[in-house]
Amino acid sequence: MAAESGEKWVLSVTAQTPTNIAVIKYWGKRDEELILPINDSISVTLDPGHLCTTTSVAVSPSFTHDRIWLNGKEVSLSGGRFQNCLRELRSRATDFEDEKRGIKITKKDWEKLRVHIVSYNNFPTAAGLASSAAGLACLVFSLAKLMNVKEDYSKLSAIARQGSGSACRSLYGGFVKWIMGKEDNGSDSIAVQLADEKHWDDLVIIIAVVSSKQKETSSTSGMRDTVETSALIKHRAKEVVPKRIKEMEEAIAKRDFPSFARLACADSNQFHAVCLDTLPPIFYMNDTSHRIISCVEKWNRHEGSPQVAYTFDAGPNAVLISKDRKTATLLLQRLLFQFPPQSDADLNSYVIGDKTVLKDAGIEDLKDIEALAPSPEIKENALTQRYRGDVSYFICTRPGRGPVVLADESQSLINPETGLPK
Ligand SMILES: Nc1ncnc2c1ncn2[C@@H]1O[C@H](COP(=O)(O)OP(=O)(O)OP(=O)(O)O)[C@@H](O)[C@H]1O
Ligand SMILES: C[C@@](O)(CCOP(=O)(O)OP(=O)(O)O)CC(=O)O
Repeated sequence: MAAESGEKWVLSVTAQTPTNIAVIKYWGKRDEELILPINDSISVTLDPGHLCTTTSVAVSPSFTHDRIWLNGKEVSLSGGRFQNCLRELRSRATDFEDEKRGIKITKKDWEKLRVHIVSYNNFPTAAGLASSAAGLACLVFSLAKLMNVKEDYSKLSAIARQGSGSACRSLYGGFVKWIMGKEDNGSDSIAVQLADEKHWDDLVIIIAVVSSKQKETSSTSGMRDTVETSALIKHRAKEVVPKRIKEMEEAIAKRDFPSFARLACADSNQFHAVCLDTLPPIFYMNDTSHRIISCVEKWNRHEGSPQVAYTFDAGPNAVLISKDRKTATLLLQRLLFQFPPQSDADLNSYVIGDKTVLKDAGIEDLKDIEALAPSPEIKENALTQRYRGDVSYFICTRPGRGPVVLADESQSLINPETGLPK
C-alpha cells in the first residue's frame, strides 16, 4: 500500500470558493454542536473574482499531523468545528489511484494519512465580510475533491455547515437557500440552489467597507445570547421568516426587484432589531451604517420604487444590491458624494472590484469625486454634509458562481515537493 510505503509523494488539490450575503438572515441555533438553525435563510453568492477564498490541500505519507495555514500564518486546527469537518470528510473518502505517479490510496488509508491545508482570503478576515463562510466552504470542497468524496453538493453543504452555518450556502453560485431541516442529526439541514447567477444578472452589488477591524461580538456568541435572552427572536423564527422565505423565493424566481428589496431591507433591519433585543444588547451597525440606510431609503422614496436594497451582517459594512448597472452608477455617485475619501487616498484602492461601475459614474480621479453634486433627494432635505473618510473603501461586484477546482498547478499555494506553503 503506497500510503505506508515510505514514499515521499505529495498529492494536492486547489479550489476557489465564493463568499455569500444573506438576504433572509440565519441568526440562532437549535443545536450548537451540529450547527442547526432555528429558521431557513436565503443568500446571494458574490462573484469570486472580487471576494473569495483560495485553498490548497495536500496529502502525503510524509506528513506527521494535520496542519492549516491561514493568510500566511499557521493556526490551530484543534477546534471542534475543523475537527468535525475533517472527521465527516474522512469517513466519506473513497479509493484513489494515480497510476502514472504510482499513488494508490484506499478508503482505509485516508483515516491514517494527514493533510496540510493552506488558505488565503483576498479580503479582510473576521470583519463581517463572511470569511468563515467562504473559508469553511473552501476547506470542505477542496478536501472532498482530494479525498475523492463522491457525495453530491447538498451532502457537502451539510459538512460545511458544521464548520460555520453560513458556509453551507457558499457551495453554490447564484441564489441559495439553507433549509433548516427537522431531523435531530442534521441530515436534512442542507443548502440548495434556487437559481444560478445567470438567472438574474442585472444585479450589481456595492459593498461599503465601513470597518475592516475584527468585530467585538462574533456571530457565534452573538446568536447564542440572542436565543437565550430575546423574546423577539422566537416571533421572528416562527412567524416572520417562514412567510418571508416564501415571498423571497417568489421574488427571485420572478426577478421582482421591488419585492426582493423590500424583503431584504426588512429582514436586515429585523436581524439588527433582535440583536438590540439581546441581553446585553449587540450593536453591529454604527452611525455610518445608519447614514447609508438613510441615503438609500430617501432615494427609494424619492423614486417611488426601490432602486437599491441594503443588508448588513454582523458588522457595520453595508451590502447594497442595485437593480441594474445604471442604478449602480447613480448609487456609487451618491455614496462617493456622502463618503469621499481622505485627500491623500488613492482612487484605485478606494473603489475596488469591478472598476467599470466607477468609469460609468464618470469618476476618473479624486477631483471628480470632489466635483460631484448632491443628489436631488438630499438637496431637498438640506442634508448635504459630507463624511470624509468614514468609509474605508468600496467593493463593486455582482452575483457569482460557486466553487471551482483550479487545475493550473501554478495557482497552488502548496509547494509540490515539500507539501508546505509556497
Ligand atoms: N480561508 C479560511 N480557511 C479556513 N478557515 C477560515 C478561513 N477564513 C476564515 N476562517 C475561519 O473563520 C473565522 C472568522 O469567522 P468570523 O465569523 O469571526 O468572521 P467573518 O466570517 O469574517 O464574519 P461574519 O461571519 O460575521 O460575516 C476565522 O477565525 C477562521 O477560523
Ligand atoms: C449575520 C449572519 O452573517 C450570521 C452568520 O453566522 P455564522 O455562519 O458566521 O455563524 P456560525 O454558524 O456560528 O459560524 C447571517 C447569515 O449569514 O445568514
